[in-house]
Amino acid sequence: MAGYAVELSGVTKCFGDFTAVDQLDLALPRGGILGFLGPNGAGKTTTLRMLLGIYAPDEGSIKVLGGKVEEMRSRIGYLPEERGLYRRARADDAIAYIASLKGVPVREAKMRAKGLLERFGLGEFARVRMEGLSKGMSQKVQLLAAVAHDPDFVILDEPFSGLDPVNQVDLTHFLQELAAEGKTILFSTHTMEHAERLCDRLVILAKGRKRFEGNLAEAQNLLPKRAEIGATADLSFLASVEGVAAVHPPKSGTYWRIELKEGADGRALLKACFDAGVVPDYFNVNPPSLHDVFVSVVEKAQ
Ligand SMILES: Nc1ncnc2c1ncn2[C@@H]1O[C@H](COP(=O)(O)OP(=O)(O)OP(=O)(O)O)[C@@H](O)[C@H]1O
Repeated sequence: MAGYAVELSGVTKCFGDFTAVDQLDLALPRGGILGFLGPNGAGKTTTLRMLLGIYAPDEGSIKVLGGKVEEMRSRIGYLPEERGLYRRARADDAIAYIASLKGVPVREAKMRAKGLLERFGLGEFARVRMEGLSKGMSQKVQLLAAVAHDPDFVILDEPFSGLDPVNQVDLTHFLQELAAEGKTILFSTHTMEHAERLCDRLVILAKGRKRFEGNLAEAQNLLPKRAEIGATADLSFLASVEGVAAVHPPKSGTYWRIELKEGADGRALLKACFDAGVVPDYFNVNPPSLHDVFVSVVEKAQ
């Protein structure tokens, strides 16, 4: 679908003297999974709340799905950072209630709630009160409540936190299914592996400002590649090869780690090994992890 899910222009939000979001420009396309990354206090939740109309910006303009925030509320689903559906409500009623607030007729909302609980393995808990569910289960129920009205745009504030690895996999599949249906998913996370695996586009915020926006490959291009070479020989001589920034001997085992300079692709390493009569039993050149990119981007913002 053409157009933008989110358009922010010069958006600033202050709390007293403190600027939580500072002149933020964003243009996030519709469709796919967008990751919102940043250290604690970067301004992620504040920005998400502005997209939902919970906070008004002090400066700048915001468009969601091409229109004003207040006109788009029924087309947006939201999982807030602070979880908590009514504790005494039964799981199916809790989901149906939120869907009905977003305009779904009550009978239809109840059917959807049951269907969603079945689909996500919680059918047998449909009539259990929220207070009787485990933390992970109640989080899943709240997530289902956020999407039961079939929104076009789903905003999830740290949806993976508190979920065990199996439920994290379930959530991954769930987000991929929503994206395959053509929805736009925007989620914040501190877990780089989730962002790396799931996101079509990434935004890194730090101190209220955008520090990076692009896809994973573009993020990885911010740092040089590194090579791993498996050999029992001493490979210290690789330090003098062109394009090598640093050579780290194995901490244990036989894997040497070689940091390359910007633009170097590592082929010179292999040649240097053969020229020295060393035949590596393992050779790999990797882009940097999103974790390393994130740390580097955030450190630069300090
Ligand atoms: N209602 C508020 N009143 C005062 N300060 C606030 C308020 N909400 C957020 N802040 C401040 O704004 C900054 C950004 O907070 P925000 O919650 O947006 O960060 P975040 O990136 O979501 O962080 P985290 O990863 O820790 O959830 C923080 O310094 C926070 O203390």
